[in-house]
Formats: sequence, structure tokens, C-alpha cells
Amino acid sequence: MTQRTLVLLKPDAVRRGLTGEIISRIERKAGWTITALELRTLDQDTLEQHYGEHKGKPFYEPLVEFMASGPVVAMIVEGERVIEGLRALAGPTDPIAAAPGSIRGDYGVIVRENLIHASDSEESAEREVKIFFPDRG
Ligand SMILES: Nc1ncnc2c1ncn2[C@@H]1O[C@H](COP(=O)(O)OP(=O)(O)OP(=O)(O)O)[C@@H](O)[C@H]1O
Repeated sequence: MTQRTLVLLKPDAVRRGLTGEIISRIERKAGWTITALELRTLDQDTLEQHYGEHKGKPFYEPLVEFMASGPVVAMIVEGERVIEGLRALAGPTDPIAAAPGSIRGDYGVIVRENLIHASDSEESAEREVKIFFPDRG
């Protein structure tokens, strides 16, 4: 089943010089293709649209502040079962609970600074692609 997903390499990944490594891991998966890629600093409006479901939660404000603290790499990745596959490659939200070999398991410690976002369903992917790449909607 060919799908597309929206991936963000968060400001911690850019600051720590890990984007090349993470992009390589994605590129090496057979049949997955990066079809859009941009380095961009996110504004409040974009972050509100993206993380709106978390508004009101205690971690929302620090999360938005962190996500605006430096550039992110936004990508569309297309391929076979790429939504489930990228969530597996990223690992669970809490990097300490993430298995070694996953991106968060290998490089992360802090829940907020967990390196990568990947859409969690086809509906989220379509919604998020439109937010970050409106011309690909
Ligand atoms: N308890 C928490 N404390 C601090 N930050 C959190 C917490 N829970 C979630 N976050 C941050 O908010 C982001 C979005 O939370 P969500 O529950 O959607 O996790 P996720 O689906 O693993 O992450 P993402 O949507 O970024 O792929 C997380 O990736 C993390 O950066």
C-alpha cells in the first residue's frame, strides 16, 4: 500500500547535526522516496495548526516554544506502508522507552526533544502535508 507521510526533523536534530544521519536512514529503506524537503523555522500559526490537538495540555507551551527555537527539516516521504514504517523507525514518544536502533532510541533522552515527528495515520498525514506543503495538498 503506497502512502505518504509528513516528517519533521525537530530543532534538536538540526542543532546536533543529526539530520544527514536521519535522512540517510529514511533513504536506505527500500522503496521509500523523499518527495519534498525544506529547512524552515516554524511560525506560531503553523505550530498551532500542527499541534492544535495538544492545546491546553501542560506540555503544549514549552513544546511550541521548543519547536520555534530553530529551523526544522520538513519532508514528505512516500512509499510502501511509510506511515507505520516511519513511526517504527522513530520509536515511541519517550526516547528512554524507545528501543536501540530506532532514531529516538539511539539519539534521544528528553521527551520534548525527541528529534523527529512522523504522521500517525493517513488522515493526519493528509492534514499535515497541507499545513507544511500547501502546494502538495
Ligand atoms: N509528557 C510530555 N512532556 C513533554 N513533551 C511531550 C509530552 N508528550 C508529548 N510531548 C511532545 O509533544 C510531541 C507530540 O506529542 P504526541 O503525543 O503527538 O507524540 P508523538 O505522536 O510521538 O509525537 P509526534 O506527533 O511529534 O510524532 C511529542 O513528540 C513530544 O515532543
